[in-house]
This record gives sequence, structure tokens and C-alpha cells, in this order.
Amino acid sequence: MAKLLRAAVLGPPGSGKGTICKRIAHSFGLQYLSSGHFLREGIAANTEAGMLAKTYIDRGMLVPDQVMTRLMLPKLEQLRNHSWLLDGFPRTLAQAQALNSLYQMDLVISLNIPYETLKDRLSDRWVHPASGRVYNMGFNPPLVQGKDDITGELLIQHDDDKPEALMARLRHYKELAKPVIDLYKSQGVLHSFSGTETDKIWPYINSLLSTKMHTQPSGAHPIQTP
Ligand SMILES: Nc1nc2c(ncn2[C@@H]2O[C@H](COP(=O)(O)OP(=O)(O)O)[C@@H](O)[C@H]2O)c(=O)[nH]1
Ligand SMILES: Nc1ncnc2c1ncn2[C@@H]1O[C@H](COP(=O)(O)OP(=O)(O)O)[C@@H](O)[C@H]1O
Repeated sequence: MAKLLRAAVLGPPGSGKGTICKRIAHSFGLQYLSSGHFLREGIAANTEAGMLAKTYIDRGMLVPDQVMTRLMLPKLEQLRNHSWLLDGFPRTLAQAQALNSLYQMDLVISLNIPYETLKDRLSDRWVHPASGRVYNMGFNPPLVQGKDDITGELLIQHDDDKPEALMARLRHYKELAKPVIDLYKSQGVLHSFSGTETDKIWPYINSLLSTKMHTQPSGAHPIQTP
């Protein structure tokens, strides 16, 4: 059985996790799972977990660990015969330990982006709720302003992207992400990237994934998730 790739991208809100995960999934045919997207699906579907998550997200807080592991781990179990890439999970040490009890991570990418850049990006972030497709008026604008390229449906801005919510989110992110980053550093699988432009960081990530994927055929599956 070819060894499968287990990878994750960590970073504060607006750091480009989703943008980079989409590029990796597209270039390497990896299954891509976004914790934020699954949470928003639960909120849109009015599930019990979704309603609970919304109370935390609206206050710029992280959703409780047991809600996140109950949401994410069964999805990974369904993909046990595929390589996969995680966007935005794990975000706390408890989540990382729950993940590590089931899977040995091969590669964890940590994005270090300056606060001012995050603030500017999030103020221009527009999303298509149903698909999770993300746009940015400066970086990747929609073909028609305010409309999703594929469906033509209206784009929205997340309440938690507003500057006043960002400070809280960033503070929470930093204090909770540090032990996760230290854990993967101690396992020798962490790769950190700093900068203010995804297009400048991408070539390094691309070559890192190429090395990882070619040293262990991933059994990758060509189906993309949004
Ligand atoms: N100006 C600019 N915007 C970017 C860049 N990379 C990503 N973005 C946009 O910034 C916002 C945050 O990116 P996203 O991938 O959603 O970050 P995430 O919150 O970490 O998943 C989105 O609107 C992206 O389209 C970049 O290099 N420059
Ligand atoms: N792994 C996680 N653990 C706890 N909360 C999470 C997790 N992933 C996402 N969330 C919550 O959902 C919100 C949106 O997540 P996401 O879509 O990844 O956006 P961002 O990367 O901009 O924070 C986060 O701000 C956080 O409140």
C-alpha cells in the first residue's frame, strides 16, 4: 500500500490558508478539508453543532475542541485510503493531540503574515457562502463585482472578518497556535513561511509538496472539494 500524505496548513485569519490549500489540492490532486467551511455548512443547515459554533465564531472565539474533533475526525476516517490536506485544523494542542492519536502528520505548513496584511486582506474578503469560494477585491476579484463567478449568486462578507472581530480572533489564534506549532516542530514536520504575498510564498510551498509527494506516492484522488 503506497504511503498516503497527511498534511495541514495553519495560519491566522486571512493568512491565505484557503487560497494555498486550493492551489495545493488542484496541483497535487489532494482531498482538501476546511474546518471553517464545514462549520459554515453546519450553520447554514441549522444543525445543533452549527448553532453552537456560531455563538463562538460571532464572538471571535475558537469553537470548542470537542465540537471540532467530532466534526473533523469522522471525515478523515472516511478518507483513510486517500491523501488529505487540512485547512484550519488543528488550531489547538488538544485538537493536534486528538489528530496525532490517529495519524502521523507528514507535513504541517505554518503561515506567518503581518497583522496589517491580515487586516487589509480580510476587509476585502468576499465569499460565496454555498460553495466557500473566496474572492478579494485586490487579489482575486470576481468577474462581476459582488457576484460568484460560477453561479452568479451574491457574495457576502463574514461578520467575523470585520476589523473589530479580527483583533480578538488574532489574539486567540496566536496564544492557542503556539503549542501546536511547537509540537509539529518537535516532530520535524513543520515548515514556516513568512511574507505578505501568497504568489511569492507559493513557489516554495509548491516545491516542498512536490518533494513530499514524489518521495511517497500518495494514492492521491483527483476529486476536488470546494
Ligand atoms: N491582496 C492579497 N490578498 C490575498 C493574498 N492571498 C490571499 N488573499 C486574499 O485574502 C483573503 C484571505 O485569504 P484566505 O485564503 O481566505 O485566508 P484564510 O483565512 O487563512 O483561509 C482572501 O480574500 C484571499 O482572496 C495576497 O497575496 N494578496
Ligand atoms: N480548528 C478550529 N478550531 C476552533 N475553531 C475553528 C476551527 N476552524 C475554524 N474555527 C472557527 O471558525 C472561524 C472561521 O474559520 P475559517 O473559515 O478557517 O476562517 P479564518 O481562517 O479566517 O479564521 C474561525 O475564526 C474560528 O472561530
